[in-house]
Amino acid sequence: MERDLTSSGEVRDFIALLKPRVMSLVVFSGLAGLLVAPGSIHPVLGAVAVFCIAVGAGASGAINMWYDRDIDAVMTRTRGRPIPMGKMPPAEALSFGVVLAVFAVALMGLAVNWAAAALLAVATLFYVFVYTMWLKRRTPQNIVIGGAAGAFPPMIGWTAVTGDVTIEPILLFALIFFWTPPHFWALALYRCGDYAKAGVPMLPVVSGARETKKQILIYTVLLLPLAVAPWWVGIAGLAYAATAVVLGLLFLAGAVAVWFDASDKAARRLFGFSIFYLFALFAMLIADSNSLALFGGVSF
Ligand code: HEM
Ligand SMILES: CC(C)=CCC/C(C)=C/CC/C(C)=C/COP(=O)(O)OP(=O)(O)O
Repeated sequence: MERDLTSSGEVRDFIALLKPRVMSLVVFSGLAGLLVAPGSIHPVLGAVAVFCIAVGAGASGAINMWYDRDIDAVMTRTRGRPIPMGKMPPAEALSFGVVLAVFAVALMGLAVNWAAAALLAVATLFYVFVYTMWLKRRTPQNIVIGGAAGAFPPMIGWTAVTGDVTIEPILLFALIFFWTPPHFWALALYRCGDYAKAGVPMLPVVSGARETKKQILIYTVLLLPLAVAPWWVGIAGLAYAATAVVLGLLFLAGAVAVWFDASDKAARRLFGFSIFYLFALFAMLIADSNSLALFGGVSF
């Protein structure tokens, strides 16, 4: 039965706007930044900081779904979302996202510190304006440049504890920055038809599968030394470094498999592995960080 488009969305529709599954990894990487940072933060304030990262990321997801409602309605993967399904009036999704974004930044500033709040604001604005509204529909480099938005959370977590940005959080930023292209292009390889139908110039649509596979290989190679860097700058131990090498080689093996695979089976596997890779790497970073004895940067 058709819903009345003037009626409000239900709770589950508001939750869907927050892209909760993507948010889980965003939050985990933010938590990792917070836990490995030197210094201390009261656990309640640490929880508030992570909450603000979650709400900020969710808010930008909601604004993204408002702006992209036309292409989301065309693509098979996204047409079940609340706005294209007619379960949520677009203006309501936009207001929800804007209110949550302002709330998250203000709470971070008032309760934690304004440096972390500023970074959260930059990440949100970057995802909404630079990625969603500017680059996504214009260039196949959209996710390379725009992907920077998703690389902010560990830096925000770190800054929540220390109040400033040093080389270590910049390295964590770089790690996610170089992880994002193989993560996304693996998916884009097997969703290429969707993007072509919606007129979104993702790399496989514009340059073809071979070029995309080559770019996946390049970024996966660059990611390997970057993933070891937290050990090199002293925020993680040898167990972390060994895990980063093993995971990196597995990622590379997956990228090589994609290169030789004419079907999309290896690309689907690589996309799934990319998510496992980042969860496992950050879990190991937390477990093997030098400050774990103090329960990370958290102290009572
Ligand atoms: C510009 C950067 C990025 C793009 C374009 C991108 C794109 C995507 C897309 C299209 C999906 C599939 C979602 C679906 O099936 O509806 C996805 C899934 C996912 N992404 Fe990303 N992503 C990016 C960055 C990130 C970052 C930075 C993280 C976290 C650190 C992340 C975490 C995830 C997770 C956990 C999933 C799986 C969600 C699920 O199980 O449905 N992504 N991503
Ligand atoms: C802390 C903070 C504000 C972080 C926000 C950054 C963030 C959530 C990054 C993840 C990027 C992401 C989910 C892109 C999806 O691309 P898309 O929007 O093209 O995917 P779609 O086709 O599924 O909508």
